[in-house]
Amino acid sequence: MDFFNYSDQTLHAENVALSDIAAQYGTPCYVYSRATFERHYNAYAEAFAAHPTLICYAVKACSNIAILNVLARLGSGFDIVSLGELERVLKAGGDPAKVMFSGLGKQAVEMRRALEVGIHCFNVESEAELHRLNQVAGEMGKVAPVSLRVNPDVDAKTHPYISTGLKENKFGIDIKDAVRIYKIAHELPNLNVMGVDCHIGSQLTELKPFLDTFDRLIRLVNELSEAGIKIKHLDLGGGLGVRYRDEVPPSPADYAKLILEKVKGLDVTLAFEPGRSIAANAGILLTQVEFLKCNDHKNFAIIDGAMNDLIRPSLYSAWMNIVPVSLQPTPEGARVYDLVGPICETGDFLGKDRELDIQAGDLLAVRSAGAYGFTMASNYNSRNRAAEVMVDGDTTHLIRARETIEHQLAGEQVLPD
Ligand SMILES: Cc1ncc(COP(=O)(O)O)c(C=O)c1O
Ligand SMILES: N[C@@H](CCCC[NH3+])C(=O)O
Repeated sequence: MDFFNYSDQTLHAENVALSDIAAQYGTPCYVYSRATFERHYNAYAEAFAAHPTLICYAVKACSNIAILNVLARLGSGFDIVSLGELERVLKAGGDPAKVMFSGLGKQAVEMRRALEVGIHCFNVESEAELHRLNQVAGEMGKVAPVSLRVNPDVDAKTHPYISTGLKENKFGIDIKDAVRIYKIAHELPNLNVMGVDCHIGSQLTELKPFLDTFDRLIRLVNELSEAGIKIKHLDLGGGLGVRYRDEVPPSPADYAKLILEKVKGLDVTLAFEPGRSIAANAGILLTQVEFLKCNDHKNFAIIDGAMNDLIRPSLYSAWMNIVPVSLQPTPEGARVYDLVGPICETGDFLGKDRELDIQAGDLLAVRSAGAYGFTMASNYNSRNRAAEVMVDGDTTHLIRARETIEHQLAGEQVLPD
Protein backbone atom coordinates (compact mmCIF):
# COMPACT_ATOMS: atom_id res chain seq x y z
CA MET A 1 0.00 0.00 0.00
CA ASP A 2 1.39 3.39 -0.98
CA PHE A 3 0.30 6.99 -1.44
CA PHE A 4 0.68 7.37 -5.23
CA ASN A 5 -2.85 7.52 -6.63
CA TYR A 6 -4.82 9.06 -9.48
CA SER A 7 -7.09 11.95 -8.72
CA ASP A 8 -8.71 14.11 -11.46
CA GLN A 9 -7.09 11.86 -14.10
CA THR A 10 -3.63 12.82 -12.81
CA LEU A 11 -1.21 10.75 -10.77
CA HIS A 12 -0.48 12.29 -7.38
CA ALA A 13 2.14 11.74 -4.71
CA GLU A 14 0.06 12.14 -1.55
CA ASN A 15 -1.84 15.40 -2.26
CA VAL A 16 0.47 16.81 -4.91
CA ALA A 17 0.04 16.29 -8.67
CA LEU A 18 3.17 14.88 -10.26
CA SER A 19 2.69 17.34 -13.14
CA ASP A 20 3.18 20.18 -10.64
CA ILE A 21 6.35 18.56 -9.35
CA ALA A 22 7.72 18.20 -12.88
CA ALA A 23 6.90 21.87 -13.60
CA GLN A 24 8.66 23.01 -10.43
CA TYR A 25 11.70 20.74 -10.27
CA GLY A 26 12.11 19.38 -13.81
CA THR A 27 12.65 15.80 -14.96
CA PRO A 28 14.01 13.21 -14.53
CA CYS A 29 13.25 13.44 -10.85
CA TYR A 30 12.80 10.97 -8.01
CA VAL A 31 9.67 11.65 -5.98
CA TYR A 32 9.18 10.04 -2.56
CA SER A 33 6.18 9.88 -0.27
CA ARG A 34 6.94 10.45 3.38
CA ALA A 35 3.69 8.78 4.50
CA THR A 36 4.60 5.65 2.53
CA PHE A 37 8.04 5.41 4.13
CA GLU A 38 6.45 5.81 7.54
CA ARG A 39 3.77 3.26 6.83
CA HIS A 40 6.28 0.66 5.68
CA TYR A 41 8.63 1.19 8.62
CA ASN A 42 5.72 1.05 11.07
CA ALA A 43 4.52 -2.20 9.49
CA TYR A 44 7.78 -3.81 10.68
CA ALA A 45 7.81 -2.09 14.07
CA GLU A 46 4.23 -3.18 14.80
CA ALA A 47 4.67 -6.69 13.46
CA PHE A 48 7.62 -7.40 15.76
CA ALA A 49 6.42 -5.34 18.75
CA ALA A 50 5.86 -8.47 20.86
CA HIS A 51 9.58 -9.34 20.97
CA PRO A 52 12.64 -7.13 21.54
CA THR A 53 13.58 -6.32 17.94
CA LEU A 54 15.83 -3.77 16.27
CA ILE A 55 14.70 -2.74 12.78
CA CYS A 56 17.75 -1.46 10.92
CA TYR A 57 16.74 0.12 7.61
CA ALA A 58 19.28 -0.84 4.91
CA VAL A 59 20.66 2.54 3.88
CA LYS A 60 21.85 1.31 0.49
CA ALA A 61 18.26 1.02 -0.74
CA CYS A 62 17.66 4.78 -0.63
CA SER A 63 20.09 6.88 1.31
CA ASN A 64 19.04 10.52 1.09
CA ILE A 65 19.52 12.06 4.54
CA ALA A 66 15.93 13.38 4.56
CA ILE A 67 14.68 9.82 4.28
CA LEU A 68 17.06 8.56 6.95
CA ASN A 69 15.89 11.40 9.18
CA VAL A 70 12.21 10.51 8.67
CA LEU A 71 13.00 6.92 9.71
CA ALA A 72 15.28 7.95 12.60
CA ARG A 73 12.41 10.00 14.03
CA LEU A 74 10.36 6.79 14.15
CA GLY A 75 13.12 5.04 16.10
CA SER A 76 14.66 3.12 13.22
CA GLY A 77 18.15 1.72 13.39
CA PHE A 78 20.31 1.50 10.25
CA ASP A 79 22.23 -1.17 8.38
CA ILE A 80 25.27 0.38 6.72
CA VAL A 81 28.00 -0.93 4.44
CA SER A 82 30.46 1.97 4.21
CA LEU A 83 31.86 5.02 5.92
CA GLY A 84 29.77 7.15 3.58
CA GLU A 85 26.58 5.47 4.77
CA LEU A 86 27.65 5.90 8.40
CA GLU A 87 28.22 9.62 7.90
CA ARG A 88 24.81 9.90 6.24
CA VAL A 89 23.15 8.26 9.23
CA LEU A 90 24.94 10.56 11.67
CA LYS A 91 24.12 13.65 9.62
CA ALA A 92 20.47 12.55 9.51
CA GLY A 93 20.31 12.32 13.31
CA GLY A 94 20.38 8.51 13.44
CA ASP A 95 21.43 6.85 16.69
CA PRO A 96 24.86 5.18 16.26
CA ALA A 97 23.92 2.72 19.00
CA LYS A 98 21.33 1.31 16.56
CA VAL A 99 23.73 0.86 13.63
CA MET A 100 24.73 -2.52 12.21
CA PHE A 101 27.84 -2.41 9.99
CA SER A 102 27.59 -5.03 7.23
CA GLY A 103 29.79 -5.59 4.19
CA LEU A 104 32.68 -7.85 3.38
CA GLY A 105 35.57 -5.45 2.77
CA LYS A 106 35.58 -3.04 5.69
CA GLN A 107 38.65 -0.83 5.79
CA ALA A 108 40.51 0.08 8.99
CA VAL A 109 39.45 3.72 8.62
CA GLU A 110 35.79 2.65 8.47
CA MET A 111 36.17 0.41 11.51
CA ARG A 112 37.85 3.23 13.43
CA ARG A 113 35.05 5.71 12.79
CA ALA A 114 32.38 3.15 13.68
CA LEU A 115 34.16 2.34 16.95
CA GLU A 116 34.60 6.03 17.70
CA VAL A 117 30.86 6.74 17.43
CA GLY A 118 29.87 3.49 19.18
CA ILE A 119 27.84 1.43 16.75
CA HIS A 120 25.65 -1.48 17.85
CA CYS A 121 27.51 -4.28 16.05
CA PHE A 122 29.90 -5.18 13.25
CA ASN A 123 28.67 -7.97 10.99
CA VAL A 124 31.98 -9.63 10.19
CA GLU A 125 32.25 -11.70 7.01
CA SER A 126 35.64 -13.47 7.26
CA GLU A 127 38.31 -14.66 9.63
CA ALA A 128 40.74 -12.09 8.21
CA GLU A 129 38.26 -9.31 8.94
CA LEU A 130 38.00 -10.46 12.58
CA HIS A 131 41.76 -10.03 12.97
CA ARG A 132 41.72 -6.57 11.40
CA LEU A 133 38.85 -5.45 13.64
CA ASN A 134 40.58 -6.87 16.73
CA GLN A 135 43.71 -4.93 15.86
CA VAL A 136 41.94 -1.64 15.16
CA ALA A 137 39.88 -1.91 18.36
CA GLY A 138 43.03 -2.76 20.35
CA GLU A 139 44.84 0.30 19.00
CA MET A 140 41.92 2.45 20.15
CA GLY A 141 41.67 0.78 23.56
CA LYS A 142 38.15 -0.38 22.70
CA VAL A 143 36.23 -3.65 22.48
CA ALA A 144 34.32 -4.14 19.22
CA PRO A 145 30.85 -5.75 19.31
CA VAL A 146 30.66 -8.46 16.63
CA SER A 147 28.37 -10.91 14.90
CA LEU A 148 29.56 -13.26 12.22
CA ARG A 149 27.61 -13.18 8.98
CA VAL A 150 26.87 -16.81 8.37
CA ASN A 151 26.20 -18.17 4.92
CA PRO A 152 23.57 -20.86 5.55
CA ASP A 153 23.55 -22.29 2.00
CA VAL A 154 19.84 -21.66 1.50
CA ASP A 155 18.41 -20.94 -1.95
CA ALA A 156 16.57 -17.61 -1.74
CA LYS A 157 14.88 -18.35 -5.11
CA THR A 158 15.53 -14.87 -6.45
CA HIS A 159 17.58 -13.36 -9.30
CA PRO A 160 21.12 -14.86 -9.23
CA TYR A 161 22.71 -11.39 -8.97
CA ILE A 162 20.82 -10.66 -5.74
CA SER A 163 20.99 -14.10 -4.14
CA THR A 164 23.60 -14.02 -1.40
CA GLY A 165 23.08 -17.05 0.84
CA LEU A 166 24.39 -19.89 -1.34
CA LYS A 167 27.75 -21.45 -0.59
CA GLU A 168 29.15 -20.25 -3.93
CA ASN A 169 28.30 -16.61 -3.09
CA LYS A 170 31.03 -14.31 -1.80
CA PHE A 171 29.14 -13.33 1.33
CA GLY A 172 29.57 -14.50 4.91
CA ILE A 173 31.34 -17.51 6.36
CA ASP A 174 30.33 -21.05 5.57
CA ILE A 175 27.97 -22.26 8.28
CA LYS A 176 30.08 -25.43 8.57
CA ASP A 177 33.08 -23.32 9.69
CA ALA A 178 31.04 -21.07 11.96
CA VAL A 179 31.75 -22.68 15.36
CA ARG A 180 35.49 -22.75 14.69
CA ILE A 181 35.56 -19.09 13.66
CA TYR A 182 33.28 -18.04 16.54
CA LYS A 183 35.79 -19.64 18.92
CA ILE A 184 38.54 -17.49 17.40
CA ALA A 185 36.37 -14.37 17.80
CA HIS A 186 35.63 -15.34 21.40
CA GLU A 187 39.36 -15.65 22.17
CA LEU A 188 40.40 -12.37 20.56
CA PRO A 189 40.86 -9.84 23.37
CA ASN A 190 39.35 -6.78 21.69
CA LEU A 191 36.16 -8.37 20.39
CA ASN A 192 32.87 -9.04 22.14
CA VAL A 193 30.73 -11.69 20.45
CA MET A 194 27.14 -10.45 20.44
CA GLY A 195 25.18 -12.13 17.71
CA VAL A 196 24.69 -14.21 14.62
CA ASP A 197 23.96 -12.42 11.35
CA CYS A 198 22.65 -13.55 8.00
CA HIS A 199 21.28 -12.09 4.78
CA ILE A 200 20.33 -14.58 2.10
CA GLY A 201 19.24 -12.32 -0.75
CA SER A 202 16.86 -9.66 -1.90
CA GLN A 203 13.35 -9.59 -3.42
CA LEU A 204 12.27 -12.86 -1.75
CA THR A 205 8.64 -13.64 -2.39
CA GLU A 206 8.36 -16.72 -0.18
CA LEU A 207 8.89 -17.20 3.53
CA LYS A 208 10.31 -20.71 3.39
CA PRO A 209 13.94 -19.68 2.72
CA PHE A 210 13.79 -17.31 5.72
CA LEU A 211 12.39 -20.05 7.94
CA ASP A 212 14.95 -22.62 6.79
CA THR A 213 17.66 -20.06 7.52
CA PHE A 214 16.22 -19.33 10.95
CA ASP A 215 16.26 -23.05 11.84
CA ARG A 216 19.91 -23.33 10.78
CA LEU A 217 20.86 -20.27 12.80
CA ILE A 218 19.11 -21.57 15.92
CA ARG A 219 21.02 -24.83 15.62
CA LEU A 220 24.21 -22.78 15.46
CA VAL A 221 23.19 -20.69 18.51
CA ASN A 222 22.73 -23.94 20.46
CA GLU A 223 26.08 -25.33 19.35
CA LEU A 224 27.75 -22.07 20.34
CA SER A 225 26.06 -22.16 23.72
CA GLU A 226 27.47 -25.67 24.29
CA ALA A 227 30.89 -24.23 23.43
CA GLY A 228 30.40 -21.54 26.10
CA ILE A 229 29.60 -18.69 23.65
CA LYS A 230 26.38 -16.89 24.50
CA ILE A 231 24.56 -15.25 21.59
CA LYS A 232 22.44 -12.19 22.44
CA HIS A 233 20.90 -11.30 19.09
CA LEU A 234 19.91 -12.91 15.82
CA ASP A 235 20.06 -10.61 12.80
CA LEU A 236 18.08 -12.07 9.91
CA GLY A 237 19.06 -9.38 7.40
CA GLY A 238 16.69 -7.90 4.85
CA GLY A 239 15.29 -9.45 1.73
CA LEU A 240 11.50 -9.30 1.90
CA GLY A 241 10.24 -8.66 -1.63
CA VAL A 242 7.75 -6.17 -3.02
CA ARG A 243 5.22 -6.18 -5.82
CA TYR A 244 6.69 -4.76 -9.03
CA ARG A 245 4.22 -6.49 -11.33
CA ASP A 246 2.17 -9.40 -10.03
CA GLU A 247 4.33 -10.82 -7.23
CA VAL A 248 2.52 -11.52 -3.98
CA PRO A 249 5.24 -11.15 -1.36
CA PRO A 250 4.54 -11.86 2.28
CA SER A 251 3.94 -8.82 4.47
CA PRO A 252 6.10 -8.01 7.51
CA ALA A 253 3.14 -9.24 9.60
CA ASP A 254 3.14 -12.64 7.80
CA TYR A 255 6.88 -12.88 8.32
CA ALA A 256 6.69 -11.85 11.98
CA LYS A 257 3.96 -14.36 12.76
CA LEU A 258 6.18 -17.29 11.80
CA ILE A 259 9.43 -15.95 13.24
CA LEU A 260 7.86 -14.94 16.55
CA GLU A 261 6.43 -18.45 16.88
CA LYS A 262 9.91 -19.91 16.38
CA VAL A 263 11.72 -17.50 18.71
CA LYS A 264 9.34 -18.15 21.63
CA GLY A 265 11.24 -19.31 24.69
CA LEU A 266 14.65 -18.39 23.25
CA ASP A 267 16.72 -15.82 25.08
CA VAL A 268 17.76 -13.76 22.02
CA THR A 269 16.68 -10.41 20.68
CA LEU A 270 15.98 -10.05 16.95
CA ALA A 271 17.28 -7.67 14.31
CA PHE A 272 16.27 -7.11 10.67
CA GLU A 273 17.79 -5.08 7.86
CA PRO A 274 14.93 -4.32 5.45
CA GLY A 275 15.66 -2.03 2.52
CA ARG A 276 13.50 -2.69 -0.50
CA SER A 277 10.30 -3.49 1.41
CA ILE A 278 10.46 -0.07 3.08
CA ALA A 279 11.70 2.06 0.16
CA ALA A 280 10.66 0.57 -3.19
CA ASN A 281 7.02 1.55 -3.27
CA ALA A 282 7.69 4.82 -1.48
CA GLY A 283 9.30 6.35 -4.57
CA ILE A 284 8.79 6.86 -8.30
CA LEU A 285 11.00 8.12 -11.08
CA LEU A 286 9.29 10.93 -12.95
CA THR A 287 10.39 11.24 -16.58
CA GLN A 288 9.21 13.08 -19.70
CA VAL A 289 8.79 11.86 -23.26
CA GLU A 290 11.23 13.75 -25.50
CA PHE A 291 10.30 12.22 -28.86
CA LEU A 292 8.29 9.41 -30.35
CA LYS A 293 10.09 7.48 -33.08
CA CYS A 294 8.03 4.94 -34.95
CA ASN A 295 8.99 2.75 -37.90
CA ASP A 296 7.69 -0.42 -39.54
CA HIS A 297 9.24 -2.61 -36.86
CA LYS A 298 9.06 -0.74 -33.63
CA ASN A 299 7.76 2.25 -31.74
CA PHE A 300 10.23 3.97 -29.45
CA ALA A 301 9.36 6.54 -26.82
CA ILE A 302 12.61 8.38 -26.14
CA ILE A 303 12.43 9.62 -22.57
CA ASP A 304 14.68 11.85 -20.49
CA GLY A 305 15.24 9.19 -17.80
CA ALA A 306 17.88 6.59 -18.61
CA MET A 307 19.88 3.65 -17.31
CA ASN A 308 22.16 6.05 -15.45
CA ASP A 309 19.11 7.16 -13.43
CA LEU A 310 17.61 3.70 -12.91
CA ILE A 311 19.76 0.73 -13.80
CA ARG A 312 17.55 -2.12 -12.60
CA PRO A 313 15.95 -2.91 -16.01
CA SER A 314 19.35 -2.95 -17.75
CA LEU A 315 21.20 -4.79 -14.98
CA TYR A 316 18.70 -7.43 -13.88
CA SER A 317 16.16 -7.30 -16.71
CA ALA A 318 13.89 -6.05 -13.95
CA TRP A 319 10.32 -5.21 -14.96
CA MET A 320 9.23 -1.86 -13.59
CA ASN A 321 5.68 -0.59 -13.95
CA ILE A 322 5.58 2.55 -16.11
CA VAL A 323 2.40 4.59 -16.12
CA PRO A 324 1.32 7.91 -17.63
CA VAL A 325 0.92 10.79 -15.20
CA SER A 326 -2.14 12.02 -17.10
CA LEU A 327 -4.93 9.65 -18.11
CA GLN A 328 -6.28 12.10 -20.74
CA PRO A 329 -6.44 10.32 -24.12
CA THR A 330 -4.20 11.65 -26.91
CA PRO A 331 -5.28 12.14 -30.56
CA GLU A 332 -2.86 9.33 -31.63
CA GLY A 333 -4.28 6.73 -29.27
CA ALA A 334 -2.41 3.88 -27.59
CA ARG A 335 0.54 2.07 -29.17
CA VAL A 336 3.10 -0.43 -27.96
CA TYR A 337 6.42 1.28 -27.16
CA ASP A 338 9.90 0.51 -25.98
CA LEU A 339 10.76 3.22 -23.46
CA VAL A 340 14.38 4.10 -24.10
CA GLY A 341 16.77 6.67 -22.70
CA PRO A 342 19.23 8.89 -24.59
CA ILE A 343 22.33 6.91 -23.54
CA CYS A 344 24.50 5.31 -26.21
CA GLU A 345 23.80 1.72 -25.16
CA THR A 346 21.28 -0.70 -26.64
CA GLY A 347 20.67 -1.81 -23.05
CA ASP A 348 19.46 1.68 -22.12
CA PHE A 349 15.76 1.07 -21.62
CA LEU A 350 13.37 1.37 -18.71
CA GLY A 351 10.64 -0.79 -20.21
CA LYS A 352 9.86 -2.76 -23.35
CA ASP A 353 6.64 -3.52 -25.19
CA ARG A 354 4.43 -1.27 -23.09
CA GLU A 355 1.04 -0.23 -24.38
CA LEU A 356 0.69 3.48 -23.67
CA ASP A 357 -1.40 6.36 -24.92
CA ILE A 358 1.25 9.08 -24.98
CA GLN A 359 2.71 11.90 -27.04
CA ALA A 360 5.91 13.95 -26.89
CA GLY A 361 6.03 16.11 -23.78
CA ASP A 362 3.94 13.71 -21.68
CA LEU A 363 5.09 12.67 -18.25
CA LEU A 364 5.58 9.06 -17.15
CA ALA A 365 6.07 7.62 -13.69
CA VAL A 366 8.24 4.56 -13.16
CA ARG A 367 6.62 2.98 -10.12
CA SER A 368 8.39 1.16 -7.26
CA ALA A 369 11.64 3.00 -7.98
CA GLY A 370 12.31 4.11 -4.41
CA ALA A 371 14.74 1.26 -3.68
CA TYR A 372 18.00 0.80 -5.57
CA GLY A 373 16.97 3.67 -7.85
CA PHE A 374 18.82 6.89 -7.05
CA THR A 375 21.42 5.04 -4.97
CA MET A 376 22.57 3.11 -8.05
CA ALA A 377 22.54 6.15 -10.34
CA SER A 378 25.71 7.19 -12.13
CA ASN A 379 27.06 9.96 -14.35
CA TYR A 380 27.44 7.71 -17.39
CA ASN A 381 27.45 9.79 -20.59
CA SER A 382 28.23 12.74 -18.26
CA ARG A 383 24.58 13.07 -17.36
CA ASN A 384 23.69 14.94 -14.21
CA ARG A 385 22.07 12.81 -11.55
CA ALA A 386 18.38 13.52 -11.03
CA ALA A 387 16.80 15.73 -8.39
CA GLU A 388 15.09 14.10 -5.39
CA VAL A 389 11.85 15.49 -3.99
CA MET A 390 9.97 14.41 -0.87
CA VAL A 391 6.22 14.92 -0.68
CA ASP A 392 4.67 15.34 2.74
CA GLY A 393 0.90 15.78 2.47
CA ASP A 394 0.36 19.00 0.51
CA THR A 395 4.00 20.06 0.66
CA THR A 396 7.02 19.26 -1.48
CA HIS A 397 10.63 19.49 -0.36
CA LEU A 398 13.64 19.41 -2.66
CA ILE A 399 15.82 16.95 -0.72
CA ARG A 400 18.60 16.79 -3.31
CA ALA A 401 19.16 19.40 -5.98
CA ARG A 402 19.69 18.20 -9.51
CA GLU A 403 23.38 17.79 -10.14
CA THR A 404 25.06 20.35 -12.37
CA ILE A 405 27.92 20.05 -14.84
CA GLU A 406 30.00 22.06 -12.33
CA HIS A 407 29.40 19.34 -9.69
CA GLN A 408 30.45 16.71 -12.18
CA LEU A 409 33.65 18.47 -13.20
CA ALA A 410 34.72 19.54 -9.72
CA GLY A 411 37.89 17.64 -8.87
CA GLU A 412 38.99 17.03 -12.47
CA GLN A 413 41.85 18.92 -14.04
CA VAL A 414 43.92 18.90 -17.21
CA LEU A 415 47.65 18.13 -17.19
CA PRO A 416 50.05 21.06 -16.82
CA ASP A 417 51.51 22.59 -20.03
C1 LIG B 1 23.71 -7.18 4.33
C2 LIG B 1 22.44 -6.67 3.75
N1 LIG B 1 21.44 -6.33 4.57
C3 LIG B 1 20.27 -5.84 4.09
C4 LIG B 1 20.06 -5.69 2.74
C5 LIG B 1 18.75 -5.15 2.28
O1 LIG B 1 18.05 -6.07 1.55
P1 LIG B 1 16.59 -5.77 0.98
O2 LIG B 1 16.63 -4.48 0.29
O3 LIG B 1 16.33 -6.90 0.09
O4 LIG B 1 15.66 -5.75 2.17
C6 LIG B 1 21.06 -6.06 1.83
C7 LIG B 1 20.85 -6.01 0.37
O5 LIG B 1 20.41 -6.99 -0.22
C8 LIG B 1 22.28 -6.55 2.36
O6 LIG B 1 23.28 -6.88 1.53
N1 LIG C 1 20.34 -3.54 -6.17
C1 LIG C 1 19.52 -4.71 -6.18
C2 LIG C 1 19.42 -5.40 -4.90
C3 LIG C 1 20.74 -5.67 -4.28
C4 LIG C 1 20.57 -5.71 -2.83
C5 LIG C 1 21.80 -5.30 -2.13
N2 LIG C 1 22.41 -6.39 -1.39
C6 LIG C 1 18.18 -4.42 -6.83
O1 LIG C 1 17.95 -3.38 -7.35
O2 LIG C 1 17.31 -5.23 -6.87
